[in-house]
Formats: sequence, C-alpha cells, structure tokens
Amino acid sequence: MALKKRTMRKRSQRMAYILLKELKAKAKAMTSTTGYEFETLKITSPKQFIKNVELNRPDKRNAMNTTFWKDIYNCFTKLSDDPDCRVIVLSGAGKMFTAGLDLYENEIFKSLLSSDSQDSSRKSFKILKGIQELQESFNVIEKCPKPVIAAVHNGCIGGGIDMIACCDMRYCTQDAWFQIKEVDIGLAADLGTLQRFPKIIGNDSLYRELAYTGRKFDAEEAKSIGFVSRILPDKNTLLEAAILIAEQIASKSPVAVQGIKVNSVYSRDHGVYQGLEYMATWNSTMLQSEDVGKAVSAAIQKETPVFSKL
Ligand SMILES: CCC/C=C/C=C/C(=O)SCCNC(=O)CCNC(=O)[C@H](O)C(C)(C)COP(=O)(O)OP(=O)(O)OC[C@H]1O[C@@H](n2cnc3c(N)ncnc32)[C@H](O)[C@@H]1OP(=O)(O)O
Repeated sequence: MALKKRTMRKRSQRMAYILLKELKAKAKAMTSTTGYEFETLKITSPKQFIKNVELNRPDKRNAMNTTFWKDIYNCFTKLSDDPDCRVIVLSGAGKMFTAGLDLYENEIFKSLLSSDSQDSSRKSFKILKGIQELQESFNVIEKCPKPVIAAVHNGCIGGGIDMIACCDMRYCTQDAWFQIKEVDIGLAADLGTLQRFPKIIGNDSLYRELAYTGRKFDAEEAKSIGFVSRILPDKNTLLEAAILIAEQIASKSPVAVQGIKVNSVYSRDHGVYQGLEYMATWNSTMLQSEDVGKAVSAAIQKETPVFSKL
C-alpha cells in the first residue's frame, strides 16, 4: 500500500515537473526574440505579442548606416510573419531617436553612384534601383500588417521623419524635435516624407514650408499639426505609454487589427468607393473568422476573449 502511494506521489511529481517545464517553454516562446539579432537594432519583447525595435547606435545618435538599411528591412520582414508579434514599438537608444542618414559613412553614396558604365542612362538605372531599395527599407514598416507605434525622444532628423511617417501612430517626449533636413544636404527627401507627411498632417502649405526650409518643429507643434498624437514627459513614460497601448491592441483579434491596418493604408491611397470595394472583399473572407464569434459571445457574457495566433 505504502509502495503504491509512493509510486503515485512520484508520478504526480513527475507530471507537475513536465507541466512546469512546458509552461516555462511556452512563456519563453511568447516573449522570445531568438532570430532577431541585428548589429544596428536591439529587439526585445516587453510583453506577450509586443516587440520593441530599438535603433541601437547610440554613440552615433542612431545615424542610419549601410548595415542599418539591411537590418531594418530584414527585421520588419521577419516581424510581419511572426505569429508571436502583434504590435511593434519603434524607439531609439541613447540621447536621441535618430540623427538621420549617416553623413560620415559614404558607403551609401559610393555604392549608389559607382558604376562600370559611362552611359548616363545605365548609371541612372543603377541609382534608381539603389534608391528604390532604400525606400523599401521603410516601406516594409508600412507593409507590415501589425501596427507600429513610433516612440520618439529628443531629435528625429531627416531619414527619421521618412521612417516614422511609415508608422501607424507617433508618440513623443516633451523635449522631442523634428526636422525635414534633407534640403540642407542638397537633397529632396526621397524615402517617403514628401509622399506620406502631407497626408498625415493634412496641411499642404505648412508641409511645404517645413520641407523647403528644413525648420525644426517641436513636440507641441508636432501635436498641433497631428504629426504626433501624444506627448509624454520623458522617455520612460513615453515607452510605458506606448507599451500600454500596444498591450490593448495586442489583446484584440489579430484578424481584426491587421484588417484595420491593411485597409487603412489602402484607403489612404484610393478613392472612397475603391476603398469600400476592397473592404467588402476583405471582410467577405475575414467575417468568417472564429474571432468574430468569440468576440461577440465574450461581449455578451462580459468576458475577456482570448484569440489564437494568426
Ligand atoms: C539617398 C539617401 C536617402 C536618405 C536621405 C536622408 C537624409 C537625411 O537624413 S538628412 C539629415 C542628416 N543628418 C544631419 O544632418 C544631422 C547631423 N548631426 C547633427 O546635427 C548633430 O550631430 C546632432 C544634432 C544630431 C547631435 O548633436 P550632439 O551634440 O548631441 O552630438 P554630436 O557630438 O554632434 O554627435 C555625437 C556623435 O554622433 C555622430 N553623429 C551625429 N549625427 C550623425 C550623422 N547624421 N551621421 C553620422 N554620425 C553622426 C557624431 O559624429 C558624433 O560621433 P563621434 O564624433 O564619433 O563621437
């Protein structure tokens, strides 16, 4: 009898051990960032389903070098397909969010402008392809079906504006400042600011003023023109606020959330009736999702629904 009891105790201890191990593995998988190792970016998972992409060249004010363009492309391409990621917070390490294009590393311009050919058309085709590749490094942020929240502290310059204009939401600190600075280095911004920024702020006259002059604008002005939607006192409270909103979004149906993003981007670039047609086609599939039934019955029963991974 005693032997039987001991065997049963041992068996239940073993089962509890296995269960605990499985739970630990599951918890690790939920906040894992394995496979997200980059030279210029640091990826963490502050909460389940949330990834924090941090620009990580603090000593160089997170200036965008050749490796950065590859890293950001690869990172967002991977996040797009990661079922453990539902929302992304984009922030910067160190003193400021970003100083924009790396001005001291001339690799980008060298590789853009170098050519074996003397023929201007052939040279131009090569440069065109290079610029399009750089553009794609930010386009992937907009094409990523998961919402991206930019959390900007201190300076956000040049390429930084191109980048955060691709994000779904922008929050900043009280000390944040922004600058469409390309004009000061003899360039028309070519990675999306001229296309996205005026649509975000809805004020063409002011947008042109900022792009033609390269004038700095601060957090209050950014909020008053709708470029950012919230101002937080400092970087800690900024990240807390961004992660809190990210948590709320991550608790919703990923089918619904990703549908909102894809259709919002489509509707921005198309007419109302085209947008409605796209939406109807989209939901003719997505309305069949188990998430709809789950969400409705949870609402009726005043419970919190839990949605499976997408
Ligand atoms: C086809 C191309 C498509 C892309 C186009 C994009 C264009 C743009 O982004 S235009 C904007 C370019 N950026 C700038 O003009 C900013 C230049 N930097 C500054 O004005 C100041 O450095 C800044 C206000 C950002 C920071 O000032 P702070 O006093 O805080 O720091 P510094 O001592 O000046 O800098 C600290 C170290 O960071 C390096 N650094 C700063 N900015 C850049 C940069 N843009 N590129 C490369 N490195 C940068 C700086 O050299 C210092 O490094 P070290 O000397 O080694 O300590």
